[in-house]
Amino acid sequence: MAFPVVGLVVATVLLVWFLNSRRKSNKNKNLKELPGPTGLPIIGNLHQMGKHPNEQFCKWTKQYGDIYQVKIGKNLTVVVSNPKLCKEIFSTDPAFSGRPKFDEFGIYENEHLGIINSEGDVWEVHRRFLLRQLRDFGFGKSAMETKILEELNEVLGKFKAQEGKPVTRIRQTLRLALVNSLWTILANQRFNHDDPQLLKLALNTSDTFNEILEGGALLIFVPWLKYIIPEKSGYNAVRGVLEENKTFFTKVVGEHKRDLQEDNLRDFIDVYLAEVRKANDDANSHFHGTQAERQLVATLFDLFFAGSDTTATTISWTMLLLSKFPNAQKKLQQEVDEITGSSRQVSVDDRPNMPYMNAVLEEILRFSTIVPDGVAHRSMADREFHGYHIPKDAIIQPNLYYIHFDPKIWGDPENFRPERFLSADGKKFQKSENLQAFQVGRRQCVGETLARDTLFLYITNIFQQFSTELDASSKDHDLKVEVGFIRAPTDYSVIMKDRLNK
Ligand code: HEM
Repeated sequence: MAFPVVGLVVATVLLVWFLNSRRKSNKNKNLKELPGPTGLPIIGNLHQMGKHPNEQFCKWTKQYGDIYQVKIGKNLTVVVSNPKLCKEIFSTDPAFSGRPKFDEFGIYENEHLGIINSEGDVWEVHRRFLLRQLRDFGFGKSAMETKILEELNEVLGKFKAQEGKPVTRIRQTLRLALVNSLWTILANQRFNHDDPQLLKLALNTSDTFNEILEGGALLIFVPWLKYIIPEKSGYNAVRGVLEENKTFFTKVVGEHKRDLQEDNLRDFIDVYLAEVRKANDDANSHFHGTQAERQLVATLFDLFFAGSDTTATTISWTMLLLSKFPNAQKKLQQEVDEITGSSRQVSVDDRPNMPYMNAVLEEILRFSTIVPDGVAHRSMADREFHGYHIPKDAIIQPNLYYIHFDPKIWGDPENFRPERFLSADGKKFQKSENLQAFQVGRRQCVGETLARDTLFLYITNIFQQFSTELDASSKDHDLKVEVGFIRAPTDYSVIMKDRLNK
């Protein structure tokens, strides 16, 4: 008797769910519904995602086309796998520039502060302010170049000390150096590379996030797991590192507040706090009071992490790829030697004269695609896009990996071939709109200029000074990756030979 009753209840629930989802998706009768795989009640297509969601997204692109929808837990996600459509959706309509509200992952739980997680006026005002200040304190300035070179020279010294022996853990070494050059702009402070505080902040946080996301990001899509299995779902680990970060950044902001001198603004934190002082009597200002200070803490966290692991992983890819493809390494060294000889280090001013290096950098950004699923946006209103209905709160996710490896665009995407970014005679660098490593449009990476300058300086100066080859233990590295939020190469080691002081 029990079985038919349970069956009836289940059937009724399914029917209600089905009718409800039809009703919701057909809210606007004139618009088409995006194609996509049929999911199950409650979990949607979550069970089909596996450990590496991007692989499944790519399979669905082949099946359903350049834009389709999929339901991941409670989230309707629109996946866009075409560069022109990405440009259009992220550039034109401001409604598509929101961020999904992943409450558990903010430095202040359930709040959406900082740059990466905020939206609307708060985001616009702070993004504009950040861009202006970073330009004044760093981007495109020789002071910034000096700071980058200082850290880089420490890294080169470490490589030199290991000359002839296998150099391992390259990504970690780079992460520490890159956190430091950022931290001097933000807080006018520098850590020793073996400072335990730095190691804890720089390495633990990214590693924890990557581990959670490598596990299929279940906590993002089924957040109520935190109440049932807080340990296993990764909730405790995520909140643990976020709380540590919050404590550290809050302490640094407190110290800056104590020492603030408005006629001697030392760094980004000082400039921000001076703005907060100015807004003291203006309760309507986005820089008013303690809420603005919390916004500052969240922004520092965003920059610390968005800025260091991304750049470090890209350089780590470079050292692997140029060791694996020695012809490209030799061509790059020839170009560097022609421009600078061995008498001076390469400077950002040399960039326009180095077409091959520019092509190498674009090809590395394409081939590594360190953020394969991009950073998702949220539709802040019901919208039409190419005749399709995109409901409010839909997540818009660019499939950068598919875009960067689409044979229709690149011909031979699996080959590492910097020449694809050169003119036919090989003399001129040619940019491509199909390369979207920093995404495009209203929320495009604010650190792109800094990242490109840093990558240029690291890659050219490392290969000016050293030749690298894969160590015997890594000879057969097949470019396998660890997939978390960041797509990094699996561990490898290289042998470095000093070219300048043989
Ligand atoms: C190779 C290096 C880097 C890559 C590939 C990269 C990639 C990205 C991508 C794909 C986005 C998402 C854009 C969007 O949502 O439309 C993004 C956003 C962002 N990036 Fe980067 N990034 C890099 C370096 C940096 C650096 C050095 C910084 C900081 C100094 C930085 C700070 C940010 C911030 C704050 C955002 C959020 C922008 C917003 O929401 O308005 N990134 N980045």
